[in-house]
Amino acid sequence: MILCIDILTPEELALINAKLKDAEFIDGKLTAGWHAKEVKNNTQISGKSAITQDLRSIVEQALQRNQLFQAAVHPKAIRPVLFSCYESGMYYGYHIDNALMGTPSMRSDVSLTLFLNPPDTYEGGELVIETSLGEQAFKLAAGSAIAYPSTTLHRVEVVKTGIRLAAVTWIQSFIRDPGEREILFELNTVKQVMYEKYGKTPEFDLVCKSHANLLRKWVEV
Ligand SMILES: O=C(O)CCC(=O)C(=O)O
Ligand SMILES: [Fe+2]
Repeated sequence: MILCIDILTPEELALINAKLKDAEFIDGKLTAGWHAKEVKNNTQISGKSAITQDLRSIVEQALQRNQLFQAAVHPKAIRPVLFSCYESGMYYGYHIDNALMGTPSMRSDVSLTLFLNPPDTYEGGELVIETSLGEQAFKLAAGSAIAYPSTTLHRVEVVKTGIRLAAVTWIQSFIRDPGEREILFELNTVKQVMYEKYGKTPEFDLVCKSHANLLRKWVEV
């Protein structure tokens, strides 16, 4: 399942962009796996910089409070967010994200890109994901994120003019299997809608039971 979610408030977005203006960006190859290095051509803020800590906590809090993100992704662990900048001519070619990240290692189940500047201020820079229906390209509004399975090949189209600012991270889910995550997400959506329309009916209770019991069956704790 590929899902686009509004994450940041206008205030958070403005704060992030103000902080990014003072940030120093370094070569993005430093955080890429050995084969992704070959096709990664962007810049990132160093994880050690003081600005990074402030920026990370804004994004992490926004992800924690977002009900749609929580219901779709079931996050168990989230990697420290990386802030990247693609200037004109920069790109990230096709690659697969590392399955294991960090120490102690976590598994990457879901990859997430949060777009930080308006799409009409740069040409190119789409996130292109290879899906069973062919390539799908995404270039979202500032403050919106796309969450997609880490099992997919994906790339960032060359930026032709302007700059592309984004935050990226990876999530280990309590639900490892993307198909199971999708079923739980849909059942949860049905639960919400049924409750809003009809209240706590016996049918609603049955859907709650199926949702809770499937979660119990599939969850990894
Ligand atoms: O910036 C993006 O949209 C994706 C970046 C990416 O694929 C990565 O860092 O592994
Ligand atoms: Fe990637």
